[in-house]
Amino acid sequence: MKNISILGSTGSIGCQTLDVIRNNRDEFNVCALTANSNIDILYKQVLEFDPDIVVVADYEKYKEFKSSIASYNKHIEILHGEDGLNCAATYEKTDIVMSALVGIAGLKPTYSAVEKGKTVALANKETLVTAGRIVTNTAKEKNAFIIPVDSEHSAIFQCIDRNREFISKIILTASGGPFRKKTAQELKDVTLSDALQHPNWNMGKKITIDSATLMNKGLEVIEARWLFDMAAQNIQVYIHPESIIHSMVEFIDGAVLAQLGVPDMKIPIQYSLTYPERIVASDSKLDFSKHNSLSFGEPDTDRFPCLKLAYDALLDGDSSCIALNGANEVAVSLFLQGKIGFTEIYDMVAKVLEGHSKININSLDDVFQVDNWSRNVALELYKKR
Ligand SMILES: NC(=O)C1=CN([C@@H]2O[C@H](COP(=O)(O)OP(=O)(O)OC[C@H]3O[C@@H](n4cnc5c(N)ncnc54)[C@H](OP(=O)(O)O)[C@@H]3O)[C@@H](O)[C@H]2O)C=CC1
Ligand SMILES: CC(=O)[C@@H](O)[C@H](O)COP(=O)(O)O
Ligand SMILES: [Mn+2]
Repeated sequence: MKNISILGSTGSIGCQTLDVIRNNRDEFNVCALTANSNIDILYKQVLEFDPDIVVVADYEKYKEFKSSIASYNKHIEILHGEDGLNCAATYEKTDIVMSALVGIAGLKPTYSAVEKGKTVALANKETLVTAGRIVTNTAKEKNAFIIPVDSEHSAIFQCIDRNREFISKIILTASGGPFRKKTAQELKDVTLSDALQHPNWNMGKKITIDSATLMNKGLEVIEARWLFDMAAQNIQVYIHPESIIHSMVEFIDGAVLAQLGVPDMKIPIQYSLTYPERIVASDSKLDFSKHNSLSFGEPDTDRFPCLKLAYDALLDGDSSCIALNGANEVAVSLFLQGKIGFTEIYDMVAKVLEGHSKININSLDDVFQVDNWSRNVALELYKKR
């Protein structure tokens, strides 16, 4: 029986992790759940999975939750804020921490889990985008094991299990998002509801918008750099609209391994929890009779310049990756609130990066210094527009 803490249990990855656990109750026990403000979903999860620790990050929602659960007759530790998240991430009993918060909010608790030497199933890509060097070095030092959950990185992880030293190239596949066929002019007029219609995956709002701008693929290039210790020039992106091949690895002898499957995050989530073993999953089987062609194309960075911004930031250094991420989080949030247009997401991130002066990144304090700077500049740009 493995004990699982889920950071972000009320989100898309969090809920699907609980689906996997629900289907395999004799394999997994839930020992900690965390949410930000979605306490109705959290309440139902607590009744069903009976964890030892529950965290509501938002203080007002925490107070509400605490009083609503008062009549529950089992002992649960109910915590809030950053300290609460760190507690769930480092809980003694936990075997695997599922890191499924969205954005840089995931960094501190994920880092705490790594520092404690935990096995971390990592969905929160922003952790590696903003602090990849620090987190992977600490993981080595503390013997923590990071298992990728992001579908592309899980695919690569599955392909390279025993062949790491022979890799020549990583090929990340990208669906191209809902606007793959739109012209640059048409992209100026797309709406929020259009952008939220991902062709293949049902995900949280932030990553869905990132997929539409192709920033998601840019963040994934940076994530791959740290997970697999690969230089940017050896990480390639191909548009693969079917999202059946989740990514590929080319080896020095020219052999290419790919991992395929239906686009269902429960597959990489389950693998991250059962690794190195596999267990049966009854749904989500690929029916080849329904897929008579798989296609590939080069990404168009003129229409989708966020991908190039991310490659440039990676080449530029750690500080630029943090600035890219902070500005993107602000821009996506403004777009989700209907305050800026779709193509303004790129404009804002590009302008923040133009004004960025690099600093050396040696600690999480340095990471948050650049993150704060980037967010403030992005918000100033919004106010002045
Ligand atoms: N969804 C997917 O299929 C995939 C997601 N990922 C990555 O996984 C991560 C999670 O994505 P996804 O599940 O889609 O995101 P969601 O927005 O669906 O869920 C985010 C979770 O984080 C919680 N949360 C948000 N902000 C805070 C905060 N400030 N403090 C504490 N908790 C917070 C939310 O709580 P509440 O609900 O209470 O607000 C929720 O539980 C992202 O990094 C994403 O890029 C990677 C591959 C696929
Ligand atoms: C499911 C997953 O891992 C997402 O990151 C997904 O890959 C997004 O699709 P895009 O390929 O459109 O970015
Ligand atoms: Mn992905």
